[in-house]
Amino acid sequence: MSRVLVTVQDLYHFYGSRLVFKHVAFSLEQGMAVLVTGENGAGKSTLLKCVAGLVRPSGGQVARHVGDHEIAYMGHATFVYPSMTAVQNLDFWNRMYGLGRCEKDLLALLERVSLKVHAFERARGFSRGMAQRLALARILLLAPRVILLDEPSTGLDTGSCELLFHEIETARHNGAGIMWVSHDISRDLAQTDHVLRLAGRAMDFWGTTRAFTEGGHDVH
Ligand SMILES: Nc1ncnc2c1ncn2[C@@H]1O[C@H](COP(=O)(O)OP(=O)(O)OP(=O)(O)O)[C@@H](O)[C@H]1O
Repeated sequence: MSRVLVTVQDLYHFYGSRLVFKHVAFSLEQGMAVLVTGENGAGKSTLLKCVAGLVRPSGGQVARHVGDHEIAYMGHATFVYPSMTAVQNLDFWNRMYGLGRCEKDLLALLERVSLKVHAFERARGFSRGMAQRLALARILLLAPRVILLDEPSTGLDTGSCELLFHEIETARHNGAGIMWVSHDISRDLAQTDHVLRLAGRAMDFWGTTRAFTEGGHDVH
């Protein structure tokens, strides 16, 4: 049986007096890839932050069955330090988490995200897509068991998107549980096995991707 990594029960959240969502309940298991979808403002980013522990929900439970350092979150901000080179950026996180990786390992990671040729350039000159790939390398460095990605393909060209999906698939194959927010359901659905959709200030779908598509849900 797959191991449960995160359990969410009866979650709801208000910003001030405004209800963002209620009735959110699901379990993220090892090897699961979940697409989180819904219209603008439906609360997808808020939900991911609640799961990551970055937003304290107004009510309900988020039980994380993994250590804090085993959860990686990539939001809209890339947390790339512009005055550092790509490799220095990775080394910063390497030291911060006490991972003890050598420069060769960091360069190998940069190669995985097609940034090795820019390893010794300051990140200030990086395009949005390059910064996003460096942020992905930071996630890979941590080898997390729970990966939470908020619109990770923002700024990525087709090749970089393929690279992202390849890394998602590899992490999933290695037993990570992954949730990512996307508006491009028709493109991303094939990479997932579960779908969570927020609509009408509640979770209006949670289930397998197959049930989602067979249920006639709009995938465009
Ligand atoms: N820190 C905050 N304080 C107050 N309201 C907020 C805050 N963050 C988000 N909101 C509001 O909560 C609602 C949900 O926002 P959220 O960013 O979670 O939605 P989303 O589904 O990710 O949207 P999008 O698809 O546009 O990225 C929106 O109406 C937003 O304006």
